[in-house]
Amino acid sequence: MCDYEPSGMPIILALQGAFAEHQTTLNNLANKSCTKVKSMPKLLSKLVRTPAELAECDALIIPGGESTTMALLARISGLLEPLREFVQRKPVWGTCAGAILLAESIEGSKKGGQELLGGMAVKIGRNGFGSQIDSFEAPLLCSPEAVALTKRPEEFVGVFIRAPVVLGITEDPSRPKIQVLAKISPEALPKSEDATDSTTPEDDPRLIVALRQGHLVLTTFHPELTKDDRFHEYFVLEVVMPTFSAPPTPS
Ligand SMILES: NC(=O)CC[C@H](N)C(=O)O
Repeated sequence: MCDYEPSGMPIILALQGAFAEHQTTLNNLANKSCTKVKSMPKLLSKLVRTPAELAECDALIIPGGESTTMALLARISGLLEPLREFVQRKPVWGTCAGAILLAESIEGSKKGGQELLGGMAVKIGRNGFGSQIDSFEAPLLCSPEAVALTKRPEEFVGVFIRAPVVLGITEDPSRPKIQVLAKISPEALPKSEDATDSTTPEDDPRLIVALRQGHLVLTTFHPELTKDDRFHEYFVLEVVMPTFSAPPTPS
């Protein structure tokens, strides 16, 4: 029996970037033998480009691409304010450029600044690992608390393309706690030229590549460009579904 009655569906912001790859991964996930996911095929494969389409959905994936362009297109399509409102209430997962948009503050924005959606108490640096030619793949260390991410024996290889980097996290007891979902190893970090000490402290925020704050998730890499769908499964099963099964809050 389906324990999930969606009024709409998680959909993928399709203004720019790698939205088609997210859609393919979600559709493949729906066809897998996971009963919980299978029981909600309505969940999958819708793209959103207008405020009316956004109003119909219960969760959203913001893909990687180019965050300045995406914000500009969102403004032009009348989606910027509806999106800002959406992220306050509903599950949203931002990948790469999408992660930049979910940050509350950023470094390295283009001249003239950059509009953000905000929502997550993090500071992000754009192109934190360098330019396009510095794109790389690296194995991730997934947090044991994120069961859906760790139950597979093979390591998850993250694809980083002009990836943003987490520069800081603001802990605020009045807001949902930030949960680190995955890190990279210190060797993957770019070395600064004036660094005298080459060791990276374990709590360096730049090692964090996936995190969750309540109903919001960000990954600085591109899980939709690998065959491994565990981050999609994590988002659907552990972030989106619980928001529907939760008892309504008394008014
Ligand atoms: N692959 C990506 O999504 C890159 C993001 C890009 N560096 C930006 O600022 O938007």
